[in-house]
Amino acid sequence: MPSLKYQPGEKVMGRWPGSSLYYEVKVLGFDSKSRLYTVIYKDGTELELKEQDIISYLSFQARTRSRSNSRSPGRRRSRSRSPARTTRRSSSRTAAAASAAITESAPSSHGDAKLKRAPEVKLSPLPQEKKPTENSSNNKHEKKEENNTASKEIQPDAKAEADPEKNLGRYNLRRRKDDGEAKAAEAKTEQQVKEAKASAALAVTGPTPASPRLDFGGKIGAFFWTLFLPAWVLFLLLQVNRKDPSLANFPPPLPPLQSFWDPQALGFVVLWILFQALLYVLPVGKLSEGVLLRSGRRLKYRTNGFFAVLVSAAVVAAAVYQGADLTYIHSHFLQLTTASFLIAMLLSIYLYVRSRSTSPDERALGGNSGNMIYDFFKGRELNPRIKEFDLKFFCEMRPGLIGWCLINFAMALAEMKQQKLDAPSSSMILVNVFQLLYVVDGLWNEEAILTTMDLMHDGFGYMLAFGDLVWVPFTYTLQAHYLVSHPNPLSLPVLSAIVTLKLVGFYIFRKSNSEKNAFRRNPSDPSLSHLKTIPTATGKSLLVSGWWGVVRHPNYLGDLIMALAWSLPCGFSHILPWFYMIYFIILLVHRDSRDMNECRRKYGSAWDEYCRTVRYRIIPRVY
Ligand SMILES: NC(=O)C1=CN([C@@H]2O[C@H](COP(=O)(O)OP(=O)(O)OC[C@H]3O[C@@H](n4cnc5c(N)ncnc54)[C@H](OP(=O)(O)O)[C@@H]3O)[C@@H](O)[C@H]2O)C=CC1
Ligand SMILES: CC(C)=CCC[C@@H](C)[C@H]1CC=C2C3=C(CC[C@@]21C)[C@@]1(C)CC[C@H](O)C(C)(C)[C@@H]1CC3
Repeated sequence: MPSLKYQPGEKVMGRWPGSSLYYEVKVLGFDSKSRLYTVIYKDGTELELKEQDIISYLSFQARTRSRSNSRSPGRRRSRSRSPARTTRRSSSRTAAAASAAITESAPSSHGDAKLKRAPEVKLSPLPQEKKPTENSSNNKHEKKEENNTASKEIQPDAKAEADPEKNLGRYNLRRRKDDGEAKAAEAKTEQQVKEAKASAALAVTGPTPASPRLDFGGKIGAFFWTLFLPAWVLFLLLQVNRKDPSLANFPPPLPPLQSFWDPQALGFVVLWILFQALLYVLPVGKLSEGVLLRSGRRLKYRTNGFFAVLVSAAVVAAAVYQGADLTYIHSHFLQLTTASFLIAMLLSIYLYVRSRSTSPDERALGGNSGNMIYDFFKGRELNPRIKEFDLKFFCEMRPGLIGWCLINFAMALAEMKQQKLDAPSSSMILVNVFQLLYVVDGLWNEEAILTTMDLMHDGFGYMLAFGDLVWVPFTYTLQAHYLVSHPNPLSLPVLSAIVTLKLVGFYIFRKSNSEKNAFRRNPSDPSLSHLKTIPTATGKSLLVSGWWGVVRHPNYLGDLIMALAWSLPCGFSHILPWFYMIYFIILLVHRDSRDMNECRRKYGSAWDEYCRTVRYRIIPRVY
């Protein structure tokens, strides 16, 4: 092949189709008919690439080096000519991916060099930052050049991303090694890839991370949600004790102002939070490592949630035994909610204020729009900590979650009192046991929370503070709350059917979550060797059979089935106890689409292939 630009066996950098990422690949051959090179990635993935998507290894290195050596930061940003630049688009997301490409390729081949290289990739073009630099005429030229590049090279890519079928048609993705080999290779590279990603993320954000795009309706949306969510909680709580709770009762007649406030209620809430904080800091249980951060650090988390729920249960039982009247929670629900809201609000203000003095690599990508209200709502700091005390992790897993079970239990006592029963009704028992199982399971598997979206990506601001401290304990308890004054006796067959449904949902939820966790922790786990996978250029694979071959989010499916089983004991007389189900569908559909976007960005056409193979998102053959 004398006229070929790249020879078989040559090590080059190949662009991952549908993305801006370049990885080290080896040329295997060239098809003169299709004019495509066959290349192989380090994880064994073979692809056919166009010449324009390949760059020689040496010039790739030279270009990244020259950018870091010879230019001032301002100029580097706009004039660098790395391969990443060839795929520059006018969105920060693309600029981020382009920057990521350089560092993601580097660590796999250069090991230790990865963190040293991170600052280098900050130099990649960030089109959204068009700040004037020292030479204005140069700038004009650079701007023009960027635009030209964009129109020449960006549009085909944008199309490919919008149309995965086309993207796949253009490139032929196939596995070279058998699954076992690929999994073993993946196990080896997983650590490197994680570290590369952290370096890449650092590069992506640069010194001042800018939000990629605004979720939740942007600035106006954030303002709306900040006011609407507490108003909605109030509406639900004013409805739940009514004889005929209905959405049609809007606006509700407001109770006198003093019924919202009770200093004693505030005292109880503060005491509960302090008690949970004490259990959290006790040196009991495992110290688990979180994901690698942009700063290159890994945080440690005390995962003793199961211990916390056991001690809490024992303390509550002892208090009841000593004569404490837990029905206070039912009779002072509004005051307790107001107190929790006040704490959530103060916490959010504190979080916002302290985020102003945190270093940029401690900030979340999503909460730095520059708009005060949006950033306050979404949260700017990723892992706010007071010494070793992680505020986000603590709030998400402890006071609200364990408080949810405490409130449910109090509702069971309130039901007995109000309806003069010797024992809680069967509906109340079902709701209590089902939700207790859910919470205890979450705390038992507490380590798994460290890889959820909230912990990895979302900043800690009003949304999560309010969600954790008000929304979860005071709205997730609506079914039990409703049953206090709306009895719904269940026949044995109905009860059995609901229990079966709950168990089915729980089985799907737990099995699918565990399957993915086990696979992510050890891809060559022998117990998973029967599963089919799709390799991706990041070194990670995607499960394509087993639970993750049924739908793309089997864990959401299980969670939704459980939600159904939580509402069914309340019957169909009113919509109010179905609120959780309705809200949860909206939350998970939105979460699924956020995750889809993130995975498409991370995995490019491998993700598209996964989506083609596993066609439904949450419910087989429906959605
Ligand atoms: N009760 C409640 O209020 C709520 C409960 N939840 C529950 O919390 C749990 C966690 O949910 P969430 O954090 O949203 O997301 P998931 O646990 O579903 O995690 C999604 C991630 O899994 C990985 N992944 C996706 N597809 C595959 C595949 N085929 N093979 C291997 N890995 C794959 C990807 O990450 P990567 O490839 O980077 O590993 C993806 O980003 C769920 O069970 C959910 O139901 C969530 C929200 C609220
Ligand atoms: C409307 C509003 C303010 C929403 C905020 C969303 C939060 C309430 C939820 C986001 C993700 C959550 C998770 C759980 C609780 C609800 C929030 C905080 C969770 C801790 C419940 C228990 C599960 O077992 C879980 C650990 C999987 C789960 C993780 C996500």
